[in-house]
Amino acid sequence: MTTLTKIYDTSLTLLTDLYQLTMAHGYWKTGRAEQEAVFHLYFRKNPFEGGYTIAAGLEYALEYVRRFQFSGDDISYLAELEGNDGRPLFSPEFLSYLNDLEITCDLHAVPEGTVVFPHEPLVRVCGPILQCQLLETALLNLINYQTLIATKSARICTATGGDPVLEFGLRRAQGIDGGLSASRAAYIGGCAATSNVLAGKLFGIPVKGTHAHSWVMSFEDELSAFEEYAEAMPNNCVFLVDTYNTLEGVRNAIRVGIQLREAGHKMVGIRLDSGDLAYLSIEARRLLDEAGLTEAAIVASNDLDEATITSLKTQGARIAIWGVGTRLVTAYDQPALGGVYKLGAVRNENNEWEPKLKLSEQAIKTSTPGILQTRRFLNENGAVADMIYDELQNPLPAGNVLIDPLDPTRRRFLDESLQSEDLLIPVVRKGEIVHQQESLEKIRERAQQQLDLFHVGIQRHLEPHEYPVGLEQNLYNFKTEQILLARKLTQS
Ligand SMILES: Nc1ncnc2c1ncn2[C@@H]1O[C@H](COP(=O)(O)OP(=O)(O)OP(=O)(O)O)[C@@H](O)[C@H]1O
Ligand SMILES: O=P(O)(O)OC[C@H]1O[C@H](OP(=O)(O)OP(=O)(O)O)[C@H](O)[C@@H]1O
Ligand SMILES: O=C(O)c1cccnc1
Ligand SMILES: [Mg+2]
Repeated sequence: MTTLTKIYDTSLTLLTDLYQLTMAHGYWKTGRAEQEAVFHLYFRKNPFEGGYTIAAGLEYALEYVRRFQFSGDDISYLAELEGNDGRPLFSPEFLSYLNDLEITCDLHAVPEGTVVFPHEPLVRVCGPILQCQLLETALLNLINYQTLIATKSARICTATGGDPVLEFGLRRAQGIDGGLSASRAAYIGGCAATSNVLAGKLFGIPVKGTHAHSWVMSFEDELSAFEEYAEAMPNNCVFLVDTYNTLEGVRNAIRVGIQLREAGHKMVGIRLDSGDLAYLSIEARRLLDEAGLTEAAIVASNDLDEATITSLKTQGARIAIWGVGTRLVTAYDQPALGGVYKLGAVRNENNEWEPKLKLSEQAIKTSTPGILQTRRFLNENGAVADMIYDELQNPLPAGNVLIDPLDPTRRRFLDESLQSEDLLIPVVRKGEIVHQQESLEKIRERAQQQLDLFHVGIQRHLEPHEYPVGLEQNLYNFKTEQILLARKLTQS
């Protein structure tokens, strides 16, 4: 059983914006419901001022497509909706059409864990325009958030330099699904475990945890609290040492650590949750080592993110395990990925594909027309550049030059000896899922392997290296022509 079904047994088909349904009504009424169209889901800027993005959420999206079907309840609800004149918003004939509607679209997508860049399609939907439109909102909802959190997680894991990161975010997450999908995406991005037990059960993510201040506060003194905890959980002791005086707390933990060792157990470590984490971890490490508890790990938490972790690392903090909650699962410094879903082409009455373009005053917001694919070029050291091309352009793709759509003087020539691969792969054919469900473990490994393909500069947090992504020459020329044409039309 896949994820959405495990969590929601209700129909999710209405997880959409009303305007998708009113447009659907319009397409149906004007006889255009079956007109074939292509949409691309992409974002325009890497989140967190970063140099890359990790795609995630596809499994949810595919399951949404698989389950797509208006239930009797859904139809009854829609039948109750009224327009501004108090009459039914949707006609009974249209509702009967929806009742029988089955998704027959083709979807292409980049596998979860793939490193992607602005303007590259993460998903491409091709099929009757009414259906494509009905999928828009849910696809964006399911992919934007997990992609954002997988990326945040990867940034945090890069900052720890390979030390394990425990995701502690559930209490601060955006509701139930925010918590669950954050845990899933954080694991994809590289977190080692979560404190979220339901996420552990549903997704097979390792679960880990320590104890809270309340445990210590509920006893007369800290030493008794640690002793009682050790008595109850001798195989899971990470003592939170900062309830009163942190270094005194470390000494109490050491006393219990020695008792545990004498009883044939091992204290796993201590946790610091306030104060100067650099100073305190260095002092705590010294005390633990002097007591011979060299294997006891120091866990730190308290509003950590990639910036504080990087700073703590440069200060020589002796933290081995990082607990990160709020700033990870809320993507604190950028709470949304601006993924969009834009029409690329429609089939006209002559059965020919007609590329479509959305103009904008801001060049970055002008969409790219066509049926788009991304080709990644690689040499023996890894990825060198990505080319966005239009599968309608002939030859396919032409030439060996990449053109930056925002600055056409920025071009890159691609050596003929480079290898290449196309990022979008078929995942749904005529409404049937053809993508084998992948284990979270495999997706997580892919994210790591993918990051290793790129110049490490893309992982830099400050002014990251800009990986070259450009348009194929024919596509660039075509897009420019279309923009000029549209501008002339809009001026007349
Ligand atoms: N040495 C350090 N360098 C940089 N940032 C640090 C360092 N030590 C702690 N921090 C971060 O500074 C912030 C300290 O938070 P805050 O000012 O609320 O103090 P606190 O230690 O949590 O105090 P309280 O006792 O009230 O919990 C946290 O985000 C923490 O991760
Ligand atoms: O700081 P985060 O990255 O969100 O990690 C999770 C936090 O949750 C817990 O305490 P909580 O925040 O509930 O209480 P506290 O602030 O008093 O420690 C824990 O002690 C961490 O501090
Ligand atoms: O296990 C922990 O230490 C934990 C869990 C959730 C939030 N903060 C800490
Ligand atoms: Mg806190």
